[in-house]
Amino acid sequence: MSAEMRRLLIVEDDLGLQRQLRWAYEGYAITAVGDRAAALAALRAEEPQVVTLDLGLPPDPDGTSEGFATLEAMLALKPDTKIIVASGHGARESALKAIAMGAFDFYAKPIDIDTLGLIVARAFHVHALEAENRRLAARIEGETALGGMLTAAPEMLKVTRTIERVAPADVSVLLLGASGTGKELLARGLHDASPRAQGSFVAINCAAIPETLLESELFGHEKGAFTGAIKTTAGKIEAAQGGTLFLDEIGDVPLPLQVKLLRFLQERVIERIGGRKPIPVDTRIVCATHQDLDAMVADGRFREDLYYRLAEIVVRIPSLAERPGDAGLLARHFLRRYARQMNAAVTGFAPDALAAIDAWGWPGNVRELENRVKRAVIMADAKQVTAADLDLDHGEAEPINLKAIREEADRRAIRHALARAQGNISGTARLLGISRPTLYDLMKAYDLQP
Ligand SMILES: Nc1ncnc2c1ncn2[C@@H]1O[C@H](COP(=O)(O)OP(=O)(O)OP(=O)(O)O)[C@@H](O)[C@H]1O
Repeated sequence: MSAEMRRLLIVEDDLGLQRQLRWAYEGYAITAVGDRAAALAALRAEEPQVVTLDLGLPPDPDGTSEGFATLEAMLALKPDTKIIVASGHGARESALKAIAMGAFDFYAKPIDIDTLGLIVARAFHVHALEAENRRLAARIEGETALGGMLTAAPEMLKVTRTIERVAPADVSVLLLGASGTGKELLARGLHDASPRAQGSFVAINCAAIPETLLESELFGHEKGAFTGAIKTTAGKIEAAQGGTLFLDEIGDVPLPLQVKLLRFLQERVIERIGGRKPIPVDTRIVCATHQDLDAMVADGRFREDLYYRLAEIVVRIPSLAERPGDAGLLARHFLRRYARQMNAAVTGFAPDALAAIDAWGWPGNVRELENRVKRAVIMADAKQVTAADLDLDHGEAEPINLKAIREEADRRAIRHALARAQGNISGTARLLGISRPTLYDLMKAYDLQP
């Protein structure tokens, strides 16, 4: 709890005791009040993590009714507050009642300062643990999606939700995105979320295999089918029987092989090279490419009929630069991972590194980020990884000017709304959720015409 100030609220109507308690603690920001109204006001204003509450408050200083009412109101206002109640001697019953109502603990009067100090310290500790738990739970929910994919960007969360939705249906999926954006990770996530999860996930990068070998890789070959075919070998398609076949860089498959792939997709049987008997294969196809397949279809480099077989669902994956905030998030994740594996002395990023990570355009996307962080963790000779360790220390980071960014966003939204409302000012204001005068002011400021 070092980052957050520890705030303690003392609710006690006996001013002498109040003063005594004030001086009993060290390291807390203390507020002391004497009645219910002041206690609730302090709870709202200060948000103390821990409260000590005397049950005997005015107008019922000798009973407990006002104390219980205060306890109830405080818990209703901020249920995570740790409230420790003081019960007069012999008042075990009221102490138990307070606990049943949600108090954290109780102490008996007359006060033993040391004992109370321990109870208060423990209450802060428990509060901090609970807060940390909530924070972690929220993080896990918000940031990891679909098979270990890490993201907090709405653009990417939309992609993972789409994939989760199409996973159960046996449709072919085409993933479009630049290199290193996580296409294979998503394909694997799709497989894991599909009814074929028990089958195997077989990936093949069509660009990484020479054209002459690609056919044999995909379809397999019989012994003696060509020079060097010393034994019968099953291809990747067969290996994906009952599972998912991920064809990465599908745009790199040469035309003659596209014909063979199409035939497989139509008939769901393959023939190994040099083989004569058709082998039925039941597999789901997921493909990916960084190329513009539409353009390739248009100029005849990719078969249109194959495209429609492969692209029953098309999912576009945003580049890392299009997911604001994700670069920093992923960088911290990779730093933790590689520090654990390779250089435990490294504990985090220096401020200049974080600024550089945010400003860099990441042409190689997540793969580039992972590689830079990995190398930096190995190279770093201090506890903190610097921009220089990441090899990102050239030039000034582009300044972030919130005003300019907001203006640009305002202009864009107003132009869109004007177009949709066909220049009608009332309609435009309604679409934007602002008043007509506000819209006029903005249009004047930005020099926009209806
Ligand atoms: N959102 C993410 N969270 C965690 N790790 C990620 C994420 N995106 C990508 N990665 C990791 O980055 C690396 C590259 O991802 P992947 O291989 O899936 O990209 P790709 O788009 O298939 O790349 P290519 O087209 O170059 O094959 C992998 O190590 C992957 O685990």
